[in-house]
Amino acid sequence: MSDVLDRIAAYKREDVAARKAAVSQDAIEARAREASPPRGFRAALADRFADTGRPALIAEIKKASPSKGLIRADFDPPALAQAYERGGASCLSVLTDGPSFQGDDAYLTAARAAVALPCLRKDFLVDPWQVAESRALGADCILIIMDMVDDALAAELLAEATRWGMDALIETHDADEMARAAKLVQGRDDALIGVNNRSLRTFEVDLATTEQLAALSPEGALLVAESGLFTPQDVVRVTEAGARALLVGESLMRQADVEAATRALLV
Ligand SMILES: O=P(O)(O)OC[C@@H](O)[C@@H](O)c1c[nH]c2ccccc12
Repeated sequence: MSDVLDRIAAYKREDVAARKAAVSQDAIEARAREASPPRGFRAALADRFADTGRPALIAEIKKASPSKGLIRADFDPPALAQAYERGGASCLSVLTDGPSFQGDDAYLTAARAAVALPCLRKDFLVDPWQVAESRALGADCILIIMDMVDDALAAELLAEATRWGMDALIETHDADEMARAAKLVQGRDDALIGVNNRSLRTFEVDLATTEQLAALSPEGALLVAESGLFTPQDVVRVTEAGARALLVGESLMRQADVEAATRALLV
C-alpha cells in the first residue's frame, strides 16, 4: 500500500537522480569543502541542557506540511531565524523539501547566514550524495529517518555525516526503529536520537510515543522529542520522559510574534 512516506521516497529518489546527473560526487564534494565550517549542533543542545538543566530548543522553519497545508503565509526565513535566536532557541531546523513542505534549499542557506545557530537540514535522505549536498548548503546536521532507510544506508549516511564534521539526528517512531537506531550508534558517544511523536504515514500525533521510546533509547544518547509540542505542559511531559531537546515547528510558526512565542514555550 502506498502512503505518504512511500510517495515521498519515490519522488525523492527521482529528484536525487536528476541532481546527481547534474552535479557529480566530486563536484558536490568540492562545494562542500568550500562551505562555512560546521557549527556543533549536538554540542549546542548538550551545552544548553548542562547549563540550565532544561531542554534545548531546535526551532523549525516550516512553511507548510502535508498534514496541515499552509502553516505560515508571511514567510521570511532570515527574519524567522533571528526571531528564534532572540527567543532562546539553541539550534534551527529548516525544511528544504519542496513538494510536500514548500521548502527550498535557499531557505537553509539564508536562515543560517542570518544567525550564529547550528542548523539541521530537514529533508528526506535516500542517498549518501545528499550528505555532501547538505554540507555544501551549509547544514550542520542531517536527518536520518529510520523508517525510510535500511540499516546499511543508515550506516552510510551516518558515516558520511561524520566524515564532513556534521551531526546526524536519527529519527525513530516505534520500538523496532529505536532498536535499529541503538545498534547503529553502538560504540559512539555522540548519538543524537529523535522520537517523532507524529507518524509520517498516518499523521497521528501522540506524545506518549516519546514516553514509550525514551526508555529504550541507548545510554548516552541525547534524546530529542519531535512534533506536536504546543504548550509548556507538553514540554514538561516530554522532559520528564527523558527528552533533553525539543523539535518544534507548527506551534511557533503559527504565531504573529515568533520571538515571544519561543520565549513563552520555554518558560
Ligand atoms: O510542526 P511540529 O508538529 O512542531 O513538528 C516539527 C517537526 O518535528 C516535524 O516537522 C518533523 C519531524 N520529523 C520530520 C521529518 C520530515 C519532515 C518533518 C518532520
